[in-house]
Amino acid sequence: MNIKRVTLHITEMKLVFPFATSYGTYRERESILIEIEDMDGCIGWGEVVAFSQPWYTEETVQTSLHMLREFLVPSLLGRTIEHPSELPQLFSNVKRNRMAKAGLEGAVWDIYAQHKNQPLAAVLGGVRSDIEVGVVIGIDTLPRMLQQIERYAVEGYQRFKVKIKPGYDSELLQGIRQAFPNLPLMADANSAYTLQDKDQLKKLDDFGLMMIEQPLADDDILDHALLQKELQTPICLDESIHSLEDARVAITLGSCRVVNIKAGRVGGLTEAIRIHDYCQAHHIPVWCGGMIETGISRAQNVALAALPNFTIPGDISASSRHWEEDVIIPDITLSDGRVPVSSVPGLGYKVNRKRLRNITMQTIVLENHS
Ligand SMILES: O=C(O)CCC(=O)c1ccccc1C(=O)O
Ligand SMILES: [Mg+2]
Repeated sequence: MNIKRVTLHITEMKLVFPFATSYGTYRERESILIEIEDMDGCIGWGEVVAFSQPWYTEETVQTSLHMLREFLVPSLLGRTIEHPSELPQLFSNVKRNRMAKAGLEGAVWDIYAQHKNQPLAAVLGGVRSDIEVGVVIGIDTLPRMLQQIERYAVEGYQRFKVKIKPGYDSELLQGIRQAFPNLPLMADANSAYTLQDKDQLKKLDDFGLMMIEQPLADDDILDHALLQKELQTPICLDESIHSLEDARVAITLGSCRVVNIKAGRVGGLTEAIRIHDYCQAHHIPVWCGGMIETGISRAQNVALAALPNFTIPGDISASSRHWEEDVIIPDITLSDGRVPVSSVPGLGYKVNRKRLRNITMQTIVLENHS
């Protein structure tokens, strides 16, 4: 492969329903959709999942654009690549900025799989033909959250995650448990607690949660280990895991019993597979996280979740969970609570150019002139 052109589409889509976390509320989602073309005229798509604000990680849409334009895209253009797993090395002169790197790597994986005439899932090492999926319910009033759970249960979702925050946790979970005693339920705190909240977090053991996700700060790997010793509920780490090395430290210290893998957060699909393999060897189940992303990243998540150690339904909801109209054709849809893994070569979905035009705020074309 030799990439001759990279087009960055900066887009904005309105969510069908506001989505609140311990940090704040989303109504719109700004994204960078990456289109790359190689010398053979083959086109690949990737997505940078950074948000407009740096609350989840330090990256934003604007910092990612800067890294892509000034450093990452120039190091890729005109370079001959045998395999997408060469990209982390190619980008090693850029520290961190993992979501920017992952967006570009995703597009290269798409082209690679098309050249191999295989679905993305197959070249990643996937073994499933469909995946079980879960849904996330943002912070809202109890009646409205119950209503949403009811609706998504009817749509077929297999696992339910609710966002919690200090002051809105045990009472909320108690209310959900009263209405749905046997629901496969988990809670995500997005780093809103500290170890001083240990006694309150221990109360959450009463609700039979599948796990509690990222209760403490991203760099509190040691405190997560101290907390896990006192909790019956398994801890799942999200924001703390940026790399295989982070996973190794967390698992060795006993900071978590489950890992949420997001290709964007860990710098790309190559690192995501390495973390998956390490967790599998250490009997730590993984699941695929979500970033309120468009169908491009969503389709990539479906392919990744086809790997064998993705044994827990992830946050890979249907396109309709957040979007009135997605940018891919066909939409990601559920049938019997499962999403099929595409058997079409590459990412396996087409980009809807008309929809893309309607949501595009800015387009940046970068070419190899050498
Ligand atoms: O994509 C979704 O539907 C929601 C996934 C989610 O919970 C989430 C969304 C945005 C930022 C962080 C997270 C998270 O998993 O912590
Ligand atoms: Mg999370």
